[in-house]
Amino acid sequence: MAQPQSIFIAVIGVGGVGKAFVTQVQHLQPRLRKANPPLDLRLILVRRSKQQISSPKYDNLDLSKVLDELSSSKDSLPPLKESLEYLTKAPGRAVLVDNTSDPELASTYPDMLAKGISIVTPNKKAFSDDLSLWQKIFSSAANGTGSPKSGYVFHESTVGAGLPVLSTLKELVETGDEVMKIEGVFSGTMSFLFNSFMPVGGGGGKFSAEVKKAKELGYTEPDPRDDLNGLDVARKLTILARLAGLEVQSPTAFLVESLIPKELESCSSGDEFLDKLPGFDGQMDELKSSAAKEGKVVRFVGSIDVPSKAVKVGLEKFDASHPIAALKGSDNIINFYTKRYGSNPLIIQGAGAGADVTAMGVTGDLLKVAALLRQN
Ligand SMILES: NC(=O)C1=CN([C@@H]2O[C@H](COP(=O)(O)OP(=O)(O)OC[C@H]3O[C@@H](n4cnc5c(N)ncnc54)[C@H](OP(=O)(O)O)[C@@H]3O)[C@@H](O)[C@H]2O)C=CC1
Ligand SMILES: N[C@@H](CC=O)C(=O)O
Ligand code: NA
Repeated sequence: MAQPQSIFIAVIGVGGVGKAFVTQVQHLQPRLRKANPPLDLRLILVRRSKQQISSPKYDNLDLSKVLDELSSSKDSLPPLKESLEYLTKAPGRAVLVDNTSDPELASTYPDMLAKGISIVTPNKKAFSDDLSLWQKIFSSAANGTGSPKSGYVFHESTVGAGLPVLSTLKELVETGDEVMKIEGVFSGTMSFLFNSFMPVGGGGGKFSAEVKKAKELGYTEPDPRDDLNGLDVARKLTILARLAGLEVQSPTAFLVESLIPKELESCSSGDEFLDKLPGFDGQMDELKSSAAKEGKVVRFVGSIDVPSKAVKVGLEKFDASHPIAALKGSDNIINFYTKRYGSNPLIIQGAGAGADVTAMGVTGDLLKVAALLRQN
């Protein structure tokens, strides 16, 4: 049997998604080592906000122990720059897996890609902040216009978690279809909130209690205000619009409806916000009863109209029979209207948040990168 090719992996962020990712890689490793040709996905660094473990000689960290060791580590955290340098010195091709929502880490992607490090990530920041960062990333990446020696970048889980949303859109565009409109439900948190607070047929819990549940279930952003202010959906639409060919400057370049009550805009932390939110359940109950009087339910949706370059994020009312009204749990639904598909859109539907399904998108991207790295 041929010697396995080693791909060196640094994981930054081991919260809900990061932990699930490490577990998925742990289960994959034995099968990949026996594959033909064999592949050694070697985890050499794991970092969270206050701790880090790395392997001094670039040996594989023991994945069955590394998360416990990381939590109990008393070593001081080296600067991020040092950890990234360590990765660039790995004795083979290396991948940075960013499972944080940190904009600072996201800003290092162009430099890391140019140094030959590939990136896989569910972190939306790099792809939805200012357009100039997006342009730098794809002009540095080997799967953009960068050098063939550069790293590859994949970010499937930035939209619709593990659902194949970005790969589908890229394929539509690359095969010459013309995307006219993309619309649907793009937030697992918002889907869960409205499906459980305002289900078809009546009933449902208090809005603030459902927000707490969404956080406990791992659907929300680290700070749930980033979901409720509409910005998470705006970021996803920015990514989709850019892939569809629109030069959207930033996720605040279009109108985004926020569900944060005015009085809570000044809360200094997510915890303070969650503590005060029950005081505003009455406002959401009013929204529910006014829609119910028309025989409708309210859902949080988004759309991109490509020819007119119009991007919209906010609440809309739907008849009970509408597919968006009938979604369950954290499901997303994404409708692609294109020239080829005509008036019957290509539809992708399923869980749009949660650790395991999001990690699946990240692990899938890692396998795509590994396959590309093996070819050169
Ligand atoms: N949860 C979901 O359903 C989905 C999540 N995503 C994206 O995945 C990413 C991770 O989400 P999730 O796992 O839910 O979030 P969590 O809050 O559970 O985990 C975030 C992790 O990142 C670490 N972290 C934060 N800042 C830094 C930093 N500066 N340096 C090193 N580590 C850092 C945290 O460290 P510590 O452990 O010390 O706190 C934690 O381990 C986010 O970008 C999110 O938008 C995308 C699609 C769906
Ligand atoms: N907070 C996000 C997580 C996935 O992107 C959501 O609820 O959709
Ligand atoms: Na996806």
